[in-house]
Amino acid sequence: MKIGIIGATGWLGSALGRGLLDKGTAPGDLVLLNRSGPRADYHGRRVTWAADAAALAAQADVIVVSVRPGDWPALALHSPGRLVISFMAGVDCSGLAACGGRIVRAMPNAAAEIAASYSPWFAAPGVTDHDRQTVTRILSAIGTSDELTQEGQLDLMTALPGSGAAYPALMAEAMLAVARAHGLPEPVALRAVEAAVCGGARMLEGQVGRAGELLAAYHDYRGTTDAGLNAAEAAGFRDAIRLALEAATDKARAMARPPLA
Ligand SMILES: NC(=O)C1=CN([C@@H]2O[C@H](COP(=O)(O)OP(=O)(O)OC[C@H]3O[C@@H](n4cnc5c(N)ncnc54)[C@H](O)[C@@H]3O)[C@@H](O)[C@H]2O)C=CC1
Ligand SMILES: O=C(O)[C@@H]1CCC=N1
Repeated sequence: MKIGIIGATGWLGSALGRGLLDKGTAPGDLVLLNRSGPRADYHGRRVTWAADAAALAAQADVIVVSVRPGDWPALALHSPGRLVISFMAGVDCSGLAACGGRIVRAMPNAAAEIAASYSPWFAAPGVTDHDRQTVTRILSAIGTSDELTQEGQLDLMTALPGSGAAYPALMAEAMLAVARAHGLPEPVALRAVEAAVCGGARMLEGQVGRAGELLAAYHDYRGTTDAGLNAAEAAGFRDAIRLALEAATDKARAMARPPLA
């Protein structure tokens, strides 16, 4: 089975290409397209590069579209009979239908880089059981996935797992600002924030449903972290997160279904 990736050297497309090669896809089974042209070395392998979208569609059984949403219309992909997996935020199945393929929308995140993406996906009518197995196999190259039952759920998925490292990065920046304002030497500030953001997050891995219990354990000390958490709550920390996810979800929805002029 030949897998085509359009946007193969972009953030997600490159992560998928590397993941597939690392997990055993033969370089000859990848057909790639990007804007800047063929590369002799693609993650240490020689792969096939297509001249344009039509050439890629002619060679690939499955086509992953990983260009930015604004680049989709000009791509003018025509791929009847192909399974088309779109990574694009805010381009819905009706917007993808013009390509003529069997459509799946998947929402990976930047952790695809480290094969730790969670990539929920939705299949439009016409997608077969065999296609579903293919989608699961391809996405397993960059992490885990689940099939969603409603396309509308992808808007929240775009806002939530799709945000990848964005909110941890925001928290890290905010904490670094405090550490720097206290005059900590930079290496110490970096290690301190990494401990709080990355070390702390690692403790939640596989048990995020127990976050409330963990918070209760910290509150129970009635000590420093309790004081800090209470101040964060009073300043609207939860509301800030809720508003952020709502704004991003609304944006995904509006991109897919712009208001009529
Ligand atoms: N980066 C992220 O964390 C996430 C991105 N997405 C979605 O994935 C898609 C790709 O995002 P990124 O990889 O971050 O973008 P990116 O900007 O890193 O990569 C897009 C690639 O598409 C290429 N491209 C654009 N027009 C093309 C054309 N006509 N033919 C061939 N290649 C073309 C560009 O040269 C670029 O390499 C976007 O639609 C985005 O909404 C979804 C979830 C998370
Ligand atoms: O910010 C964006 O629009 C892309 C899609 C989801 C995550 N990143």
